[in-house]
Amino acid sequence: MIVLEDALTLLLNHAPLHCNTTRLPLAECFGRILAEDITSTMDFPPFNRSPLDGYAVQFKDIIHASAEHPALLTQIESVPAGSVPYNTISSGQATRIMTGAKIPEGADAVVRLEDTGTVNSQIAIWTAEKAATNICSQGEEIRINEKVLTAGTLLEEGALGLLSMLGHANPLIFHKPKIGILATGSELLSPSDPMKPGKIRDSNSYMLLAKVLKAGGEPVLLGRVEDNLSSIITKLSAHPNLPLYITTGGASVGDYDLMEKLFQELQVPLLFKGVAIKPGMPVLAGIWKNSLLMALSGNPAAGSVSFEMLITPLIRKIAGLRNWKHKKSTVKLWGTFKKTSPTRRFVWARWFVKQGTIYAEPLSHQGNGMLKSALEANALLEIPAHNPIIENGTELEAVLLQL
Ligand SMILES: Nc1nc2c(c(=O)[nH]1)N[C@H]1C(S)=C(S)[C@@H](COP(=O)(O)OP(=O)(O)OC[C@H]3O[C@@H](n4cnc5c(N)ncnc54)[C@H](O)[C@@H]3O)O[C@H]1N2
Ligand code: MOO
Repeated sequence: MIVLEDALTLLLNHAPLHCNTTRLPLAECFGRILAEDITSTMDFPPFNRSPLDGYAVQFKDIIHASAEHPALLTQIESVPAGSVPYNTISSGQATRIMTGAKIPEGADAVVRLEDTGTVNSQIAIWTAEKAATNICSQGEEIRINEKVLTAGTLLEEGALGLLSMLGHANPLIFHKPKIGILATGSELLSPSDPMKPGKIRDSNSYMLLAKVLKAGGEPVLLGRVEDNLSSIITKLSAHPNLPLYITTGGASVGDYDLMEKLFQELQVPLLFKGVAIKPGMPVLAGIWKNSLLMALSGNPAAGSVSFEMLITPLIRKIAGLRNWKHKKSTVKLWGTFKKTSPTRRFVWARWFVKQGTIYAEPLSHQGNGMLKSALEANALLEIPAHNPIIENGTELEAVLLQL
């Protein structure tokens, strides 16, 4: 039996390298992973611009302006956003300017429209307050040659906006790694099959499909197969060269638990067999040709814990994500945890914030064959091995699940 962290290290060390890359139109890039560093080829803003509607002026002309003694200026031009000013401002002049428009040469201040008026066809400036700072300077957000985005970034709204702003209409992104999922077990029916005595419907295939998608992979459902070695090999071989194959079921010690025999038959050298966690202890992993082959428990909650702790970070890494590690937090236990165990345990829980403190409450229905608690959970709460009864408010570590 191997320690969880060592198992993950072994998997990461043997993980197939990043996927190939391709260029995609920006509109199709949400949720994808950037495969190139983005360095700006321009300043942003690209020119000094006005942050408000008003008048561009010379500050020295308005410095003493007040409601009683307004500065009176002559308007020489009006500049909407998207146009450029043609005239340089001299002393005594003002250019009407809209938000986002380029500041004319010669101006060093902008007075907002609300602080101005008209007196005898002249522009009256009532105050100089803030006028000198009402200019967005060229390059104040981004400088030319500045690295703005790094390969491995998950493309969400901020990144898509930046890419668009900097003119990257077709950024380079990683292909999603294809992950094979095979449910083994002679008891398994498809979700559309009518129930039969002794049978259950396969829930693992679709649960793992969702987990693969969340981790940034592309699930390839290899189907369901009875507990028969040659049938299992046929199903796996039908989709060659996937970077990772995951099976569920048959990972324990029963008469029909075939996974160890499968690894022998395929001559797959084992990276490890069994991980020291509860649930999710039965996991076999090995290298099959150039792929990783992993056999998880058939028990839905057990397979799910193994997946979260080992396979989610693995897929995120293969998919090219820079921040592939779990998000963890120290939380306070909400309630009392009475179940003791010689093995390190992960418990489905919900975290929440109350008066500035993060708490996590273990959910009911924690059985390793049960799915209900996994449905509601947003965290896996870690209970150390050989734990005593854990009192309300005790600090524990939790893995925060991706939502
Ligand atoms: N004598 C022992 N028996 C068991 C041990 C043990 O140490 N000694 N470990 C138990 C633990 S812990 C676990 S976890 C399970 C692991 O079993 P397997 O990985 O071999 O999984 P199966 O036996 O094939 O299935 C377990 C359970 O899950 C149901 N199942 C299977 N596939 C699916 C699916 N695709 N969708 C929904 N449910 C599925 C299956 O019907 C079984 O009820 O072993 C314990 N036994
Ligand atoms: O090891 Mo089993 O996976 O406890 O549930």
